[in-house]
Amino acid sequence: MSELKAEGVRKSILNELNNLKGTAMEEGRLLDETVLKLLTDITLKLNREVLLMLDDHNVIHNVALGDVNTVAFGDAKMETTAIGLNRIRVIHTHPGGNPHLSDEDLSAAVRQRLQCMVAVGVAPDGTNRFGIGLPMVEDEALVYRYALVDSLKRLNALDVSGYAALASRELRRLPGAGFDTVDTEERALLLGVDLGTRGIGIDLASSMEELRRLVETADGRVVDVVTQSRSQIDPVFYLGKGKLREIVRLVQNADANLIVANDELNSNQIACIESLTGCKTIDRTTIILDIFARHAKTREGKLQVELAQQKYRMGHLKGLGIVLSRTGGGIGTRGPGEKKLETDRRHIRRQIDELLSRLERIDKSNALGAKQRTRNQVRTVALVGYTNSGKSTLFNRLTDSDVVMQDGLFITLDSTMRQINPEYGNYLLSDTVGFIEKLPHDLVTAFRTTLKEVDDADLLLHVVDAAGPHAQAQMAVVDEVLGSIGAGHQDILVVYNKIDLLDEEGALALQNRAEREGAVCISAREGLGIDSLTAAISTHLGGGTCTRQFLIPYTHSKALAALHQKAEVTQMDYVEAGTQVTAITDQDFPSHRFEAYALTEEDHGTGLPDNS
Ligand SMILES: Nc1nc2c(ncn2[C@@H]2O[C@H](COP(=O)(O)OP(=O)(O)OP(=O)(O)O)[C@@H](O)[C@H]2O)c(=O)[nH]1
Ligand SMILES: [Mg+2]
Repeated sequence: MSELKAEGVRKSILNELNNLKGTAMEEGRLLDETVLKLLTDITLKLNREVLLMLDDHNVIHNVALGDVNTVAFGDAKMETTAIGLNRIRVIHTHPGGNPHLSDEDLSAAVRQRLQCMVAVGVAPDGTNRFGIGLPMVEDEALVYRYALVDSLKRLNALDVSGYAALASRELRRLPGAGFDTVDTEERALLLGVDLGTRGIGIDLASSMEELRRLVETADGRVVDVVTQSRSQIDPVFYLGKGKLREIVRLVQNADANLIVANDELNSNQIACIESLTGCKTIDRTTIILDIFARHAKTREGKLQVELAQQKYRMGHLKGLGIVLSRTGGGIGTRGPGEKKLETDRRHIRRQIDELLSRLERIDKSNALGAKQRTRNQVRTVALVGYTNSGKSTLFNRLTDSDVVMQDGLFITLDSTMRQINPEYGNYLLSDTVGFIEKLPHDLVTAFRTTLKEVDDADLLLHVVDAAGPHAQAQMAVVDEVLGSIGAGHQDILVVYNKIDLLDEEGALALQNRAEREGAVCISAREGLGIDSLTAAISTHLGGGTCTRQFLIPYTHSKALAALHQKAEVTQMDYVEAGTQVTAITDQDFPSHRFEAYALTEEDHGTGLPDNS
């Protein structure tokens, strides 16, 4: 760091400024009162701009006199990066009191990819107002939007790190920007915290193993796993700061380019970990969203993922917008940029609303289908279960279809509903998204249609990977998610799958247990136990009989006779078109044989058979 020298400036003033170098602002503030007072005094005395360069921990690295264009940025001690923002913040004064950032100020900020650019207006009476430019990525370009702030307290309340982290991440995602394009392989270091209270019984080791599988499903490679026992998650660094130092070394040794935390991180934690390790940092939710985004196939599925992603972004802007919208107080403070800061959130909210209304339109057309089904009294069965438990494999076996099954997590996202193979029964089966521990809540609610089918189903088949080491804990997670979406009130049949992987002893023990619990054991892949499963499904569905109406033309007397045999006829009315029959049917009733005669509610009284 070179000493500050300036012609015609008193030595004592230069000393005061030089002494600032290497000092940090009070309690990690962007600007503290002592330094503000010093800057104000010197600006008034010299009638010149004074400029400070800080790092992202608000340690002052350099001091200069003159405007932003004549001052050289950059310092050996201040890290600059090839992509994303540099970890540099600039604060400078404007003699005369004007707090607006000039075009020169803003273009210097873009050039230097600053975390923020602050202008301190120093009025002749020594009072201050502030303008702050914060980074944002718009139309694939870095821009700075500014807000005017009328008190130091409000300036310090701004979450500069949060904005910088968001902009950095978006810069890196730009085509040709870095991580994802230049360095295609993602080498991930996983971080986890053991709080000792995982509640539903998934221990940290398994939870980390699952995170590993998530990363692999997203095509990343795991190079190392670091965990720490703590009483709580560190609000700033996630793990302890000491542990993170160790991680800096690990990142270098293992040449990792991605850090993945097992719990959800806020924007501040992401900024802190990224700035300490120099490594792109994401959390479990982001990985899950990424996998969901890749696997969603239908228009609806894609919309739902996008919705969840927008909500996630919105959550990470929380706090920022609220503070910023308060800064525009009165005439003269409403700069064009300041409006933009508020609209950033509004923009996301509008996108969310747009997505919601598009989903609603799709929902309505789906609802029509559902209504059709209830009118026809077709029973529905939904497959639920932990991800990778074998739901799609079973679905394909029971429906003779070819829904993608694959070893990986969240292979099925969009629910599929099919008629069951008639030899197995007469009902519709739907395959649904798998559940997982810490499934982001927004994603759960986002997959409304899938879950609606779960909710509407007459019976849920809870498919369990009985050969996996965590069957019990996974079952608990599924029960919990079902409870949280308000489903699970209906009949549930537990299906222990993958018994082909168990040894004889294990299979026998499971069989005994299943008998006690009224569950069934199968191998969906090998086709074992399918008959007892279908029998159990019929028994469960048979729990409820239903009353239906038929209209049988007078010329179809055989059909009327057959109906008397297969169902309990409770009433017969002779109308012009034929005999109108009310009958109670049970699970063995061959609906398909009487489909042509079935009356729907709306048909009542019209005398017309359904499907005619
Ligand atoms: N050994 C064995 N493997 C099975 C069996 N059933 C499914 N699998 C395998 O388990 C993996 C996951 O099966 P899927 O049917 O895709 O599981 P899923 O529950 O639909 O998974 P998601 O859609 O990701 O929630 C695949 O590799 C299947 O081949 C089984 O009975 N035995
Ligand atoms: Mg599946």
